[in-house]
Formats: sequence, C-alpha cells, structure tokens
Amino acid sequence: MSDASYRDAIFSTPLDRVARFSFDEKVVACFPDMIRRSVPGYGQVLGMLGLIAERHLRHGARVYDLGCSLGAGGLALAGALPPGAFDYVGLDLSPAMVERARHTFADECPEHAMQVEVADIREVDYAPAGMIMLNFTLQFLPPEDRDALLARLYRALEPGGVLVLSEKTVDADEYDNAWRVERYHDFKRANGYSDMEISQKRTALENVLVPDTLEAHHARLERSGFARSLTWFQYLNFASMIAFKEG
Ligand SMILES: C[S@@+](CC[C@H](N)C(=O)[O-])C[C@H]1O[C@@H](n2cnc3c(N)ncnc32)[C@H](O)[C@@H]1O
Ligand SMILES: O=C(O)C(=O)C[C@]1(C(=O)O)C=C[C@@H](O)C=C1
Repeated sequence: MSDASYRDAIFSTPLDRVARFSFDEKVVACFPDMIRRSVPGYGQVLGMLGLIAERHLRHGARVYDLGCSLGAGGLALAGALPPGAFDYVGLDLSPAMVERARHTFADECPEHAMQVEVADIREVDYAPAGMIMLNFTLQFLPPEDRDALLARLYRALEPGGVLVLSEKTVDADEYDNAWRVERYHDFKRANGYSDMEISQKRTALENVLVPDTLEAHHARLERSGFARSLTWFQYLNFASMIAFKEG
C-alpha cells in the first residue's frame, strides 16, 4: 500500500445497507484526514502529549500507545523528546494500521525506539511503563471489558506514572447531550462532511463506538486504582483526561 493519505469519502455515496464501522484498508487509507475532520481538538490533544511526557516521564521509560492506529501519538512524542528519552510500544488490532505506522516511524524518526505490534489490548501482558496513552480507543471496546483493562493498566504503571485517556463522550442530561451532538454535526459540516455522510457514519458507529459520560470515566479510573484524575481538555463531545499513579 502507498503511504499517501486520501480524503475521507467513505460515506459520501448512498448505501443500501450501512455496514458496521471497522478499521479496514479503506479507513486506513484516509484515516489522517478522517480523524482530523471528525475529532474536535485532535491536534491539540496530540500537541499536549509531548508536554505531558516532558513533565511526567522518567528518562528512558516505556510508553504504551494503545490503539495507536497510524502512530500519531508516537510521532508527537518523537517530535518533542530526543532519542533515548522514551521507549515507545504502539499496539493495534488492525494489521493495516500497524504496517503503516512502522513505515512512518522508520521514515520520520529512525533514531527513536519505536516498536509497533498487532495485538488486542485486552490480552496483553503489560511490562512496567511510565506513561500509557489511550487516545480514542477505549470507546471501541465492549463496555464490559473496560474495567478490567484499566485495572490492568494501573498495575502496569510505575509509581508516578500517568495514563492519558481521550474519548468521545456523552452527557447524562438529554438536552445537554442533544446540544453537544448538534454542534458536533455542525463542526463536521464545517469540515466538509455532508448530511448524508454524517448520518451514514453515525449508523455505522452505532453499537461499535459506545461513549461513556465523563463521570463514568472518572468513576472507572477510581475503581481501577487511580486516586486522582482530571479532565484537562474538552471540546464539544470529545475530552481528554489524565490519571496519576501515586509516586
Ligand atoms: C480512533 S482509533 C485511535 C486513534 C489513535 N490513537 C490516534 O491518536 O491517532 C481507534 C483504534 O483502536 C484500535 N482498536 C480497537 N479495538 C482494539 C483492541 N481491542 N485492541 C487493539 N486495538 C484496538 C483500532 O484498530 C483503531 O486503530
Ligand atoms: O466520526 C465520528 O462520529 C467519530 O466519532 C469520530 C471517530 C472517533 O471518535 O474515533 C470515529 C471513527 C474514526 O476512527 C475516527 C474518529
């Protein structure tokens, strides 16, 4: 596959039956465009990862990027920190994503320690890590699997380690939620998506991307062992949290 990135036009023609959304070759080919036009604040979240790592990461510590897709989180760290500062391990279920992430790292940051593997993040035996990133990935796991994963990640973190958790969210209040979702659709329209694309993608993501409220996220983080967590970023129905393992 070429390394070119295409404009996302996946839902731009009417479909008789909208299939469940999956991270297949078609999505991989246009993923950078899709995620930038679909996730409010995606660039800002990526930009903060390096600054968070500079403040919290022990020199040379392992960093996991779970559901790393094309490795944007890894590239953000490599752009901010020198080689040797961290040992990156990106994991993703999609072989097409992993293959492209490997090429990108070889081309863009050959001096940095960047490893990418195909794996189901629910089944990994995690080694000790200083920072774990879960950017827009937990939302794709069945809700009943989320607690066990976070408890496992808490155990893997070194004392003083941090978890960065970025997610699409839902509001408990139906009016607040409706306002946020409507403005999110305005955001997508402003980024060039048609009403049909917005509606078909929404159908494809039903029961595939299942968002939690911010309250549910913080309660889960606490149940998993994290004594302290906070929402450091929010833009419409997307947010990023940080959770701290006491040092
Ligand atoms: C929205 S993307 C994540 C974006 C990425 N973190 C970034 O910042 O660009 C979600 C990713 O999670 C991966 N994924 C979903 N379920 C997974 C699982 N059980 N184990 C590993 N990866 C998974 C998908 O293949 C997809 O690449
Ligand atoms: O387009 C949407 O409605 C989204 O929720 C965006 C979203 C995500 O949040 O993960 C959904 C699927 C793609 O991976 C990229 C972005």
